Amino acid sequence: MSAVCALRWQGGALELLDQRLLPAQQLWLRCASAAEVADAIRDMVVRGAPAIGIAAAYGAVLAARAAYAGHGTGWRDVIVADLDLIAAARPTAVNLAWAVQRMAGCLAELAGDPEPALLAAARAIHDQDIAANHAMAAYGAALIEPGSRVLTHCNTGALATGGHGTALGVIRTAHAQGRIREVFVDETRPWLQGARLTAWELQQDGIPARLVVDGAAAWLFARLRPAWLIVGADRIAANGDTANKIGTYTAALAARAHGARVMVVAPLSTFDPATPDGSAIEVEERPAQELTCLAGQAIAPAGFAAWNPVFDVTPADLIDAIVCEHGVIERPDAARIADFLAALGP
Ligand SMILES: CSC[C@H]1O[C@H](OP(=O)(O)O)[C@H](O)[C@@H]1O
Repeated sequence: MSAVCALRWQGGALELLDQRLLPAQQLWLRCASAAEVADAIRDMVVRGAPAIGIAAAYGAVLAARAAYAGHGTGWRDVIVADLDLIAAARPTAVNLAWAVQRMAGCLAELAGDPEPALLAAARAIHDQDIAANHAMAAYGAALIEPGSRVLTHCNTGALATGGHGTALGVIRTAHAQGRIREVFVDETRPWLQGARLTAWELQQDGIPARLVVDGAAAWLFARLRPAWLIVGADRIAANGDTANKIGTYTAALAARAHGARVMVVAPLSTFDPATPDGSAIEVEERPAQELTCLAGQAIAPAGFAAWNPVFDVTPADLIDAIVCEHGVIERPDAARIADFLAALGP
């Protein structure tokens, strides 16, 4: 398992590795309130669908501590505003709302000081995510022929989860099994999760990899023929349409055009059966300057307009396999996903 971690509960507060500064600096940011956790998620100090869900769970612990300290037995009425603040920090990754709802579901049966029980619930979410990542890694690695080249997009590693990673967890495990000849990492403009975070994680693990620009995807599949595009997800609709980092759809089109396969790797907490298809997924748009500036330098004329959606939606018919902690859904569609989820039981 990677030594890298995105977050930790330390000294009664949530500490986050500030991913805005990686790989140049490793700086931990301490969050001691729900508002600080919400700000950290919104400002992408911590990012990655599972990681922001886990951060939200610890944020709920901080919210409960403040509510109980300030309002005694009336704390349940007060905590709701803080939980809503955390849930509203980013709209696309369903894991955020899922984690807040999971923590809110614990409140009713708590008596006295809620913190110990809620901290146990948050730790359970954290531990379950790590366990899920290792299970997904085994299922996903088994799909990869030995000696394969693969392309991955954005960052889906230990920095985006509780540990090991989703898509990058598959790559880690597949490499350990001798199945990966080389990983191609695309830079993932504009926030550069690939160049700054995934490249750093792969270098830490000594996994052979090369960086490519986002626009190289089609040429990469044409010339060097990676067998798989392996990506994470922020929200998987009932029919398998998948919201993920902007550029995923483009890479999936390129993969399909050249006979490569597309693997989406995500825990069950990323599935959203209540959303029928991709057209109903809210795609986060971030400030123009995140696109027109790079490392504090303008890369477009001052005041130039930009459209900066930070996710896109890949139609299910471009996805060959969705890998979760309970197994693989081949050629996902609404019926296959419904049957898979039904077989898991409540
Ligand atoms: C396993 S991380 C899932 C997902 O989250 C990332 O988005 P962001 O960096 O904006 O939080 C990216 O879409 C990953 O694929």
